[in-house]
Amino acid sequence: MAVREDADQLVRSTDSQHPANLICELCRKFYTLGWVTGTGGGTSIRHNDHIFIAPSGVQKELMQPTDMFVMDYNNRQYLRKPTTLKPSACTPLFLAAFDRGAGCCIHTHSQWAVLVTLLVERDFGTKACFEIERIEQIKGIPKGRGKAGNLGYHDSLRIPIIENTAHEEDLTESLEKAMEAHPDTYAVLVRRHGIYVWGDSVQKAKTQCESLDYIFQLAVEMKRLGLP
Ligand SMILES: CSCCC(=O)C(=O)COP(=O)(O)O
Ligand SMILES: [Zn+2]
Repeated sequence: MAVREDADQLVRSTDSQHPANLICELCRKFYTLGWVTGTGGGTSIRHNDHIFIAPSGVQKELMQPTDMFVMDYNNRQYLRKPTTLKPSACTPLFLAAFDRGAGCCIHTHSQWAVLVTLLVERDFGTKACFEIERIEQIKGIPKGRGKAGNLGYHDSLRIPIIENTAHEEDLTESLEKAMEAHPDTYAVLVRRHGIYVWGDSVQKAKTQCESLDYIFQLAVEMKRLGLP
């Protein structure tokens, strides 16, 4: 399918909840949290059959809705392609989350996420996992795909960790393997790099990402204080 002549209509809207507006707004917020510093990280939204994708290598906190790429989810063709920009290198990873029913996927370079990956042993299988229990905030994370409700205080939270690669797109295979090995997870950590968090909706992806970042910071500080 060719890029549509009316492609600008796909990203121009006065509705603050339009995906092209939301991605810009979210990335401005995420920048203040240190999640998308120095062009790293990003966010993608699926709205019906349209995938909204930010450009690669740009200051994510300064993006405009007209900078957004729009992909047809079914045939993976671009309906809108800003001519001077390239789509995010995270696109295949975002698509892996959408293929598992996500409505939004957030990638952060949060230092808390990076630090927790350094606290967990390397494992060359699919077993490397960050694990924590008896922390109230784990109630902010869903039990799993197709399961009703969120984790409870007495549950354990497990987030798989994959090894980093030289290029973002080369993470796709190990991300998909981690998703298969941990079907209940809504997030995958990337060692020395950051995290991918997805949710059924934008609101869920955002609150899950916030809960996880809070938990990672707590875990790092607990370790520093020598707490179990
Ligand atoms: C300094 S950022 C390196 C690339 C990266 O890890 C990332 O998340 C950003 O990728 P994008 O192509 O969306 O700019
Ligand atoms: Zn990244």
